[in-house]
Amino acid sequence: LLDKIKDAKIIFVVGGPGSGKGTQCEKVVAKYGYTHLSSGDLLRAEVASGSERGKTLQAIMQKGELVPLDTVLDMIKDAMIAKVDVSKGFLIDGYPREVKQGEEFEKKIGAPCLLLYIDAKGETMVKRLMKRGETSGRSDDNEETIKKRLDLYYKATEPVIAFYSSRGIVRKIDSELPVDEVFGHVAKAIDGLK
Ligand SMILES: Nc1ccn([C@@H]2O[C@H](COP(=O)(O)OP(=O)(O)OP(=O)(O)O)[C@@H](O)[C@H]2O)c(=O)n1
Ligand SMILES: Nc1nc2c(ncn2[C@@H]2O[C@H](COP(=O)(O)OP(=O)(O)O)[C@@H](O)[C@H]2O)c(=O)[nH]1
Ligand SMILES: [Mg+2]
Repeated sequence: LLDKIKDAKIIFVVGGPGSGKGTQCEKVVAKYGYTHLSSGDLLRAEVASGSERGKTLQAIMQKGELVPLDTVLDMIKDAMIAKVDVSKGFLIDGYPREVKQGEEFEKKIGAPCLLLYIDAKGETMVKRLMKRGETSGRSDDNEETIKKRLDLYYKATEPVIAFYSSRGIVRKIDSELPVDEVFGHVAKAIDGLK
């Protein structure tokens, strides 16, 4: 099974909270048929299940902190295995959050061929998340947790971009533009893959 995953394209989608990762991933799914795996969505599904593990996760996410690395990675791996027969590619959204997450992913699953770096200003991300919070029902879309998520993004996740830049697979996408223009740049980056 892991051999099969190695034949599929793996794309990391990285950017701050509210930068527009999920929005762009949906459009990639529609155009290219890739499988979208949002690490945050996988974690929220576990929380919704009401399991003991979900309760622990909920407390961590509510604080805007990172959940244990093995938990997220196992969830992503299981989800990839479940889809490997029907997938030409995987969009791994919201992962890696720290360099260590990326290193472990590569050890256990495989190497990404592209990292889409969805870039928006801090101020823009806060504005989008406050707006999303009006309807998302997400307990972490509140002012206090948003600030913590943003701080952690700059501290832990931006180094991920530097780490993969040295490998030449990072495409920086300006996400201040209207959604369809942003997608134009995303599509160009994907079309550039052989
Ligand atoms: N690889 C990951 C992904 C998510 N999380 C946890 O799950 C929360 C929500 O993740 P996600 O939905 O990806 O949140 P953001 O990227 O902050 O926001 P968005 O959903 O808007 O992309 C994070 O704050 C964090 O606690 C984590 O620990 N490790
Ligand atoms: N104006 C504008 N809003 C966007 C854009 N992309 C996403 N949004 C909005 O910003 C919020 C966060 O987007 P989402 O895709 O959930 O971001 P994520 O946190 O990175 O997954 C949502 O309410 C989107 O509707 C964009 O390119 N332009
Ligand atoms: Mg998202």
